[in-house]
Amino acid sequence: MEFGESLRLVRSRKPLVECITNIVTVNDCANMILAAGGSPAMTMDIREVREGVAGMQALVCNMGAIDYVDSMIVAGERANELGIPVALDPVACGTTELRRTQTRRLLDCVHFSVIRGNASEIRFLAQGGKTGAGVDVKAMDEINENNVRESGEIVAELARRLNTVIAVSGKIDLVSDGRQTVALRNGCATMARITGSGCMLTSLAGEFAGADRENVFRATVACMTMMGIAGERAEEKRIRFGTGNASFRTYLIDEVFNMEPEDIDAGIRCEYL
Ligand SMILES: Nc1ncnc2c1ncn2[C@@H]1O[C@H](COP(=O)(O)OP(=O)(O)O)[C@@H](O)[C@H]1O
Ligand SMILES: Cc1ncsc1CCOP(=O)(O)O
Ligand SMILES: [Mg+2]
Repeated sequence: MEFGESLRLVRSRKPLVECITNIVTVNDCANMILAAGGSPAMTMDIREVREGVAGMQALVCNMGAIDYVDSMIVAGERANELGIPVALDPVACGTTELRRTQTRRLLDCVHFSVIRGNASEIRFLAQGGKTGAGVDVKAMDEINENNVRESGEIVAELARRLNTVIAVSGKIDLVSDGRQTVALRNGCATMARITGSGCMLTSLAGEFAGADRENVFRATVACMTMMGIAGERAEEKRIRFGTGNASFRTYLIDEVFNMEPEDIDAGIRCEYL
């Protein structure tokens, strides 16, 4: 499969992406959507999201904005009626009772085309229980070379149950639509040392699904790979210039801005499980 095609579609279709997202990383998410080629609207007020989402090509719901779940439900239900893809970032969904309850409520009301989270967040969706440490992955949940196949099966089962594409990020990323599952090995460790790399990635997942809605699996693999390659290139620059995580964050967005569709298929490290 040629994954660069999804980026080509983003660049030509320039999807409008509505994001209901957290105040920590909102500006980075908006700039990342612009870097890829689409156009963001970070609007959250429950009085306008039903009307607003109708003119968009994708909706992104980020549970970092836990106080806006009602807006996500109103916007998500309308997006579902109109066939507009909806992406979910289940930020810290297993960590507190409020988050566990609100996540279940959101999943009951809205169908998501793609759900992208770290391994602790996805483990909560798959198995319940209390998971995660704040917004970061818990070491015991991380996907590694020893558990990658077993994790792939859990993720595929979750994708079938929720009828969606599931993307787990980390050192090894997994993407599954329930029929096909891949492990992706791009990226670098510095990506976990800035806040927002996950939120930006889910924003891209919404954007790519909006541009390539007939093939959300391809769209998701494409944006996960693009993010990973951008991370590798940003890390080269960071080391060359002797800078730190603040510059890395800027380089990461720059590298997506400069990414060509061919770069994705040339740089992808993908294994079908
Ligand atoms: N150790 C790592 N090696 C390579 N890529 C990583 C690593 N940790 C995180 N990433 C990448 O960083 C991005 C954000 O993932 P992650 O840190 O899991 O999300 P979150 O910020 O939601 O916890 C993804 O593109 C992921 O592949
Ligand atoms: C730090 C923080 N606190 C609440 S939301 C948020 C952002 C989390 O972003 P990411 O999961 O992309 O690092
Ligand atoms: Mg996150």
